[in-house]
Amino acid sequence: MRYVSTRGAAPTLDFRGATLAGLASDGGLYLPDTWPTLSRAAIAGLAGLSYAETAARVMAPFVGDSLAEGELLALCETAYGRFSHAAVTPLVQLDHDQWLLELFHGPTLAFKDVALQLLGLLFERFLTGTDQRLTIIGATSGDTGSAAIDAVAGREGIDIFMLHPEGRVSDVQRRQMTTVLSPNVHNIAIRGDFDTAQGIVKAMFNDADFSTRFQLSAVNSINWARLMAQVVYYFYAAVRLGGPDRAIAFSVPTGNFGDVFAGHVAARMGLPIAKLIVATNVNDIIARALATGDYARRAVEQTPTPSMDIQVSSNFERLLFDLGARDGHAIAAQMHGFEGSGAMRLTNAQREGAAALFASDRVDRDDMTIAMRWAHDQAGQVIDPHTGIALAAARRADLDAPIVTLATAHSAKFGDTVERATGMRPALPRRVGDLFDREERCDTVDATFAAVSDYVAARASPRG
Ligand SMILES: Cc1ncc(COP(=O)(O)O)c(C=O)c1O
Ligand SMILES: N[C@@H](CCOP(=O)(O)O)C(=O)O
Repeated sequence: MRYVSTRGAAPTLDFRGATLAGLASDGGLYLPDTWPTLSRAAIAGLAGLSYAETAARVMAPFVGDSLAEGELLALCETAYGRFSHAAVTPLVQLDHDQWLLELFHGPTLAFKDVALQLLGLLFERFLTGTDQRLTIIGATSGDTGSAAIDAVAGREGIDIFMLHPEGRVSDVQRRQMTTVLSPNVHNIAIRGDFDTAQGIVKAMFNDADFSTRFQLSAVNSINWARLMAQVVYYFYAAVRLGGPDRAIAFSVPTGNFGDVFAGHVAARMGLPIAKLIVATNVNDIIARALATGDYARRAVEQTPTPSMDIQVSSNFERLLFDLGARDGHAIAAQMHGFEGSGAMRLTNAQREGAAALFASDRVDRDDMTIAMRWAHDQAGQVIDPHTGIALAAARRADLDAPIVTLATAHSAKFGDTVERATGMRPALPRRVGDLFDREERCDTVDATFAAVSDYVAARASPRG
């Protein structure tokens, strides 16, 4: 399997190369050059497999010969062995046709663990026997940061620098990052929002000298391996609800468009999906783009769903590329236009292609609260606010199919909002330990490329 950049000008790479590179050198994102497909029989054959076995089957075509036979399964067994539920991503029934897919049973209580536990092992595997070091640069609105730090803390040959917007993540999210005191972990609170942090990270990758000198790599969903691992749970859930013989819909709380793009990949691979509901909070750039064709940036509003307070959704570029005849030069022009003016228009092919699979819904705070209350009072489930956004969209969607809402975080990560909605305060699971008693380590830095790159350069190990 070869990987191509959405902007058409970077060299094609194999899976190992794309995983270590993160972002393509032309500023684009890597995608497989063709979509592998699973036959209906192969999909049906996933039904009796464990999560790790399903993962190895679904991901094998993407990995190709970057790993030896049997290695992928062994890595999946190690990664998913750290989850606290035997099913890894269990399904819970809410009512007749509404389901929750619980993605928060990993070490840091959010769906990011599903991909990042594996990515940490892939980095280690690909560095073993080489003299390469990696400097991981990431931006987080709360959950990617802790999951990535957990996945690489203490690993040989890796330094991680994680930017989060100061004061805009929950206390649990912040502490899950800042209380990890391993010497290879560097937490940076920036005086700005998530989009600014993500922009600085991309600028560091696009600085060829800096990127080469420190051998930058990514843990955000700009890294293809992140998305690949997230494709698995669409298959895992669908076959347990009757797939591939009936099509299932998924409602996905959306920010950076990574999780829902993984659903698009599952559909491309042959999984019958009735609809992917893109559920946003009031930071609704994607919902507007899908409804009107105008992808136009607005100021970020702070909400009780901080992980979705995003206006520049990195992975939307992957969708536009895939629906736009995979014309890298056209996407580069479209994206440069957006980067310059903050707005762009989708082509007819992109709009029509998106409408065939995606529906979108913007959910405000009141409707999110009603959904959280309904889950608690009527279905006995305490859900986090991000899940509440997607459940609200799922409950008002007019679809003739079972709808699976992706439950992306544990409710205890957002205790205040959950308590306001349901009247009960969820307890932190024992596996996160004494989070509120631990020492924190974090530096605050101005939200500029110069300030952050100086900070990193002073601490990272340059290539030997
Ligand atoms: C809890 C939670 N839900 C939803 C999202 C949005 O997912 P994505 O950025 O893949 O669209 C995030 C952040 O990524 C998150 O942390
Ligand atoms: N909501 C995310 C933002 C980064 O998204 P990613 O999926 O691209 O890593 C977070 O929790 O950090």
